Amino acid sequence: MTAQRIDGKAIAAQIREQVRLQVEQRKLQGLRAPGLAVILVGQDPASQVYVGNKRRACEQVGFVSRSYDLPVSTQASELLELIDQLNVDAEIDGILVQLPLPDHIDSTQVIERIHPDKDVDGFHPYNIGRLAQRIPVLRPCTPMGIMTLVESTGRKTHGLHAVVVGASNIVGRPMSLELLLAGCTTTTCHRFTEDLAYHVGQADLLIVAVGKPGFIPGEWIKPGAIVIDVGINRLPSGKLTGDVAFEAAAERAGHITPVPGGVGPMTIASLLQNTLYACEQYHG
Ligand SMILES: NC(=O)C1=CN([C@@H]2O[C@H](COP(=O)(O)OP(=O)(O)OC[C@H]3O[C@@H](n4cnc5c(N)ncnc54)[C@H](OP(=O)(O)O)[C@@H]3O)[C@@H](O)[C@H]2O)C=CC1
Ligand SMILES: Nc1nc(=O)c2c([nH]1)NC[C@@H]1CN(c3ccc(C(=O)N[C@@H](CCC(=O)O)C(=O)O)cc3)C=[N+]21
Ligand SMILES: [Mg+2]
Repeated sequence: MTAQRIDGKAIAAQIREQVRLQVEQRKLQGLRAPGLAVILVGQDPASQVYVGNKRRACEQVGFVSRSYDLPVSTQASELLELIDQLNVDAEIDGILVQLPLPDHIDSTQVIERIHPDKDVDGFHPYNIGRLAQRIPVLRPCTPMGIMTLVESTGRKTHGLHAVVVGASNIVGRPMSLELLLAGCTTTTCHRFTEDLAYHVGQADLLIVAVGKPGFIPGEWIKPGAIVIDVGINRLPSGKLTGDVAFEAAAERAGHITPVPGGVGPMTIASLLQNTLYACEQYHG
């Protein structure tokens, strides 16, 4: 058996097209375009690539894209002041501060400063709390995009045993909340989990977000499982690879996402959906 590939790149392109058409409709009705402000502090090359992709995606769907590239020496107070300005800027519906931030800036304080109605990353405790209470509004982009990929398989989620490996605030934890909301029996694994192989072997739906190349051997996968690989690891060769040993896993899984071309493009598609949502629901 060989798994069906889940084509995140193609699904993300469809979503971007839907968003583009909705923006076009707004403009025909005389309404303003949604606006996203993307803030990058410092010059980390990977962050520069991601931020560039986000800004380009905004322009392609007709959003107003506002770029702030700040030096690594930026003080927390300066960043907070910029956020305060953007919180009351009528042209801006979404504010994204690219993570990680330099060590001298407390990212929790920064995230909490963004008005929840402009928190298109879905990282603010208000938005996470809404998701935890089954009344989601702005949802974290990567888990949201993954739910779209899971839907695309046509498999029902109710009653599936979902296993999430990784429990970070931006991926693993909100992922587990999304899966609970979708009716999965949900296990969350992390650094202190004992017998990870056992838990992974139980998964009808496996989501891996650890950040270690080939961390999950293919032999661990339950036959027929849906496997979603969030990991983005750059090999010395320059090639990108995921957290799952892809070739071996694809021989057992029912469906599997590639890296690149799986979850990554969906994160950006979800960001566009969230920005349009914030514009329409909160800012007219
Ligand atoms: N495709 C996309 O759109 C995105 C991809 N990514 C990628 O996903 C990966 C994870 O990102 P992120 O969540 O931010 O990373 P973090 O480093 O913040 O979190 C990693 C998680 O993995 C857990 N972990 C580490 N070692 C083990 C282990 N030996 N066994 C079990 N769990 C372990 C950690 O556990 P503990 O909590 O106990 O420390 C932590 O919860 C990275 O490769 C990142 O580049 C991230 C965001 C978006
Ligand atoms: N505030 C904030 N919000 C984020 O959403 C956020 C962040 N900070 N910090 C970093 C992580 C990582 N992340 C990715 C987004 C797209 C791809 C992506 O497009 N990946 C392509 C490949 C891109 C490439 O070639 O490098 C793919 O997988 O096919 C990857 C990773 C968002 N993150
Ligand atoms: Mg995001």
